[in-house]
Amino acid sequence: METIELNGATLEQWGPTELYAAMQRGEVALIDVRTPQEFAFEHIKGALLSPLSTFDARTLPAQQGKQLVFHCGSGVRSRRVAEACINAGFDRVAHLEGGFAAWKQAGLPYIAIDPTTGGQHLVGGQQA
Ligand SMILES: O=S(=O)([O-])[S-]
Repeated sequence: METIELNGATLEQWGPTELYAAMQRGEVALIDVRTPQEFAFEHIKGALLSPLSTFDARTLPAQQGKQLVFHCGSGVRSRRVAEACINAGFDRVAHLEGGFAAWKQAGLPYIAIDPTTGGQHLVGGQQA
């Protein structure tokens, strides 16, 4: 994990494999900041939705027991959300570097909609 010091706070840039391992251990709450449409089409199992367009750092749960980790499509929006959290007074924030694209590239599992049935199914997961 790469860390960046930003305005006196620490921004952690997690890789997909370390994020997946931490999720398996129940150590993180993953927050997807993409749009509801993107989330509905495909998302990481267990991720919570909080789109950038309506994001408010004050509504987040306290990071007690679980590290909050933000993600988006490729890391741009989640970085903006992380910076908003730092501006709101968080001293440590984490996001998935490379976003969902990096997650898929790593072959990690995610939930997708089957366009022929509208049902959800698990994709990937060679490393699961
Ligand atoms: O999802 S993105 O904001 O990185 S394009």
